[in-house]
Amino acid sequence: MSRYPARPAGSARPARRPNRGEDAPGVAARRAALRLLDAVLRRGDPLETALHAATQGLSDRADRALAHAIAADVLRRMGDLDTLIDSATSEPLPEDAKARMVLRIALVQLLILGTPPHAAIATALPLLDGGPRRLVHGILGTLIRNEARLPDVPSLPEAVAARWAAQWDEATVDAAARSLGGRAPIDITLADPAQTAHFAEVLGGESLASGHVRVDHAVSVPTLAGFDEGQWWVQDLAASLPARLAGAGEGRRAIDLCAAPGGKTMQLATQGWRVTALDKSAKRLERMTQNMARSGLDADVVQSDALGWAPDEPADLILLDAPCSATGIFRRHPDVLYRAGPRQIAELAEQQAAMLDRAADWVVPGGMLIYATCSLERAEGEDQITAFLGRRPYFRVAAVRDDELPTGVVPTVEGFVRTLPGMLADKGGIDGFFVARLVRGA
Ligand SMILES: C[S@@+](CC[C@H](N)C(=O)[O-])C[C@H]1O[C@@H](n2cnc3c(N)ncnc32)[C@H](O)[C@@H]1O
Repeated sequence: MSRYPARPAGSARPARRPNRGEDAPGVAARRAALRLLDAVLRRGDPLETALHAATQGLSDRADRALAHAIAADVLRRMGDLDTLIDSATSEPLPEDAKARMVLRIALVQLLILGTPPHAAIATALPLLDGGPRRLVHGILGTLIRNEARLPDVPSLPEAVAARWAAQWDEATVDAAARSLGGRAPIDITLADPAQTAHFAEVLGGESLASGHVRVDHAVSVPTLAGFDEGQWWVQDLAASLPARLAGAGEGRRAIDLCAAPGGKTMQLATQGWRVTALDKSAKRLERMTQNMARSGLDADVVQSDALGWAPDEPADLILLDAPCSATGIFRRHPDVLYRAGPRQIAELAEQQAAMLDRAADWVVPGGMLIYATCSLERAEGEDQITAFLGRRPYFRVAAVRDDELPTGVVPTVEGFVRTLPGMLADKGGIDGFFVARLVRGA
């Protein structure tokens, strides 16, 4: 009798024996997942950035999606996967052992993606040679026989849980862990807020604010009504708040300092601002130009480093959506849980301070400086702005009001916006974000 459950009808089986040096069907996608995880965990690359190089050899779109899904789920559940792996060995495998990584890849398929056991094993073993192959086979057999399961609530990496507990509270850490187990919904920002009810109905979504519609994570975005016509774009509700807080532009001049791929520039343009959109990344600006063209919106686009550039004249609004640790978007990008440690956060905070100081000089008296980061770290939010106000006392906080925010999000006592895991939990949650709206004194 087979040691593993029978192969369900329709599941993949090699159609032919592969030639020497050639992967059996399905193995190439797992090999790509291995490369992706190596790029994130060993080199510290963002998962999305590593995707192109790691999946280059895969001609099939479904294989590329599978490699991405495996790698993302390993990153979401790595602590729990390791607990299972360690429960099945007398001697723990080294943290960076290839065998451990292959086990994580196979277990994610077995326990999350619903891959039949024989397929998960048959596509994992060719990633290894010799002794480790036998070891991995043995561990997987043990875990399958023991009907191993993942806990309902994922575990965050210990260092991240401790850092967030120190800055927020245990309830926030618990909410963050819970949110890792689900999939973040897709939020849409409408070019014309007057169309909110119409698009909520047509897209079968729910609106949590004027100009916003939330749809299920599984929808195929380009096929939805209004996408081709550029009547909306994808943007997390939290990410839409900074530009909303700028209000109507009435033809005034705004500089969006870190603008690509353009979500906030497009909002500002629809709100009547004349926008100069600057970013240092040519590739991201290309995406921005496509997004703007699809929506028929216009901005002066500048490719430059904000730390080396200066505008010809000051502006009524500077929006600084600064490069940050991105720890607030861990639900969609679980790689940030492993890439952003104290050193990276401190370096980014230094860069943000330098950008704030430059931007401060480009705001007309009475004008606004809006600072935002998709970070759950105070060093990149509250502490950053408190220090800035100490250096530039002629700026003051223009406190955000309740009625400027979606129901369920309230301003902090200082008048900032701080979104945290656990907010809007019954509606699908919201990314972690910080926004400060400052005004330059006369
Ligand atoms: C958080 S993203 C911006 C998202 C964008 N505001 C939006 O809403 O679509 C940060 C951006 O900062 C850009 N960036 C990082 N360092 C920069 C610098 N020194 N000068 C200009 N842009 C920079 C990155 O290329 C990236 O596009």
